[in-house]
Amino acid sequence: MPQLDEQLFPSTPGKIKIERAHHHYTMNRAVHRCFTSTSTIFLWALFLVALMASYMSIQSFVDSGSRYLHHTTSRGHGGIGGLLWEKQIRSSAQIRRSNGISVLVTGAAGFVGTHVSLALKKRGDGVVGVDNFNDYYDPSLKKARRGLLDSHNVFVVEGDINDRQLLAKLFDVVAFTHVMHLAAQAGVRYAMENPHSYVHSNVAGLVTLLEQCKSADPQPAVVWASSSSVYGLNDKSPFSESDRTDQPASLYAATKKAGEAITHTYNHIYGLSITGLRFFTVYGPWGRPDMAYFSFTRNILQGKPITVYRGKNRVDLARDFTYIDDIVKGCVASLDTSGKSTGSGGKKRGAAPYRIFNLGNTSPVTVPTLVSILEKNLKKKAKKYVLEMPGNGDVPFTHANISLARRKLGYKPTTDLPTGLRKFVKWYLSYYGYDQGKPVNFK
Ligand SMILES: O=C(O)[C@H]1O[C@H](OP(=O)(O)OP(=O)(O)OC[C@H]2O[C@@H](n3ccc(=O)[nH]c3=O)[C@H](O)[C@@H]2O)[C@H](O)[C@@H](O)[C@H]1O
Repeated sequence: MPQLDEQLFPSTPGKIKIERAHHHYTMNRAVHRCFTSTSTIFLWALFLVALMASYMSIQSFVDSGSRYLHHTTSRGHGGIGGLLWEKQIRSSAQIRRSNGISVLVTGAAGFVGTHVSLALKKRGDGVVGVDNFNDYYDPSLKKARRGLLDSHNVFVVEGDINDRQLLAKLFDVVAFTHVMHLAAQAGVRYAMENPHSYVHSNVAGLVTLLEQCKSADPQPAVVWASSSSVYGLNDKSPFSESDRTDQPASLYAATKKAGEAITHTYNHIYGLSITGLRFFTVYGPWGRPDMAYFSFTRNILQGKPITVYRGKNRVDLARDFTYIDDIVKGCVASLDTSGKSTGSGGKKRGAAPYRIFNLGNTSPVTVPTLVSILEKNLKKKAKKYVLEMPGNGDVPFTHANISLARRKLGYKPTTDLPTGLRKFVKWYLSYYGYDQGKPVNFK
């Protein structure tokens, strides 16, 4: 399949300049030889028009910035808004199946964002990504994910969801039917280190995005990532969507809970169709290096110690770890069943769906068991330090009741933790270039 680059760019910028010089030279000679003949005047008028058109397209190329020089399209590099940029957006958003949808995926270079974007693109939907490529964790992994998306003709704009002009421009170019909002400041414990980043992305960024969605005409349906952490100190198990969520244990959880309240107001006032998905500790290939299964793998392979937290009274912590492919199915089913937003021109025209679903695995596994599965896959013992869980936002356990998602979305997770971790470890070893336990090519 031809790459997007081949489809959109005639050649290299250098080559374009040579052609341009050649046009000038040819024209001068031609003017001397033929300008007296009236039939050739007409031909040359046509030629001049073509020349001007080619000059203008070269200008737009220069204005748009060059993907050959820097693989970024941020406004700082002069990329966003040019004709070429618009062409890339349109091509990426093109729907290639009947009844397909066009989706703006925020956080597209993130873990879940990459997988969902690929799944949508593969079945023929239009997908445009946006991601700010921040350095919360190694941005080279985000860039590698973008490489993967690129190779499937998914274009990712480098920009922040707080950038109003950028969002307005994107909706100018494409009438998105859906927004899959996955951009967020993730991580439970990091909220104590950098609280403002949570407010910036999960609250301010969300509002900026919803403002854009509310004014768009037509309004898109919005599906977005909430979190299992909203259950906080809830001790009723398994967690159902109707359980209490007013006792968050971390600022991360509080901002996700705030997101549920904020999206509700946009549904109520402006008629936006909203689906919030409470993800339960998602893991898998191309995952997030800040999460336990990922950092444990890295440390075990490097012979470094890992810290295993334990709850009160020496009770092991447990998580309802959920494999990425199951989460992707839940996300896609949510888009497909979202129902329409009803507003237009910033005004509500009727009631629109407001839904919240748990997307979990329904079988919690303790952290020590997670470690022993990794040890088996890596054929190496971990150096474990067991530590009483510090008061850093963690909750003792999570366990999803998924009956609602099963009923409304047909959601049915099929990957257990040993199977999913086997796939993760396989990916990890090949991505980081391990050869018989030794890293050969750290990226
Ligand atoms: O479901 C969610 O909504 C969240 O899931 C994820 O949070 P968590 O469930 O906390 O996952 P993760 O960090 O992998 O820790 C897993 C376990 O390992 C324990 N843990 C962790 C680190 C460590 O060094 N030691 C340790 O014992 C730790 O105490 C915990 O018991 C996402 O990161 C978050 O963004 C959000 O999406």
